[in-house]
Amino acid sequence: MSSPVTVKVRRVRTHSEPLPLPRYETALAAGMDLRADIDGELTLGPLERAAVPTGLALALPPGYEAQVRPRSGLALKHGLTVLNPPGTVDADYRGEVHVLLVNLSNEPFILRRGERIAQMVVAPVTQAVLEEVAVLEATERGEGGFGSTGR
Ligand SMILES: O=c1ccn([C@H]2C[C@H](O)[C@@H](COP(=O)(O)OP(=O)(O)OP(=O)(O)O)O2)c(=O)[nH]1
Repeated sequence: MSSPVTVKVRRVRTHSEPLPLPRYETALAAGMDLRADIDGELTLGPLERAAVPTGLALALPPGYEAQVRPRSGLALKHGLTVLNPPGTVDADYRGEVHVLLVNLSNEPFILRRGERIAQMVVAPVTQAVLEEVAVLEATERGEGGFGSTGR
């Protein structure tokens, strides 16, 4: 595992009962859980979606992103998942991180303040320089894809 990077975090609003900051729940966990910074409850009906605030704004170091990913337990037990997985938090984004949650079950899901709704994985990114060419190098695969090697 590479050495940890420092990510600055700012709470975007004050609350009489602040939520704990995200943390790694186990020694080698890849993600830190994000909590719903909502007042009271939010009900997501079947197929409903919402941008759920986390109460946090980040300053990721250049060369890193934060990915917002589903929690498997919520997905399996309640059909609650992230609509745009993985959500991308850019290193230059200073707004509040939101989780785009969708309820893919047939039952309403009642979300409560402080509930852990997603996980955030901080990962290195590489920016590419696009070089336009007329012809690309030939390969064994060529244009085969989308199941060309079999099921
Ligand atoms: O799940 C997400 C995805 C994005 N964002 C924030 C951080 C990210 O840096 C910004 C823009 O995200 P993205 O590039 O995915 O959105 P866009 O629809 O392309 O909007 P924009 O034109 O603002 O880039 O929104 C979140 O808080 N949660």
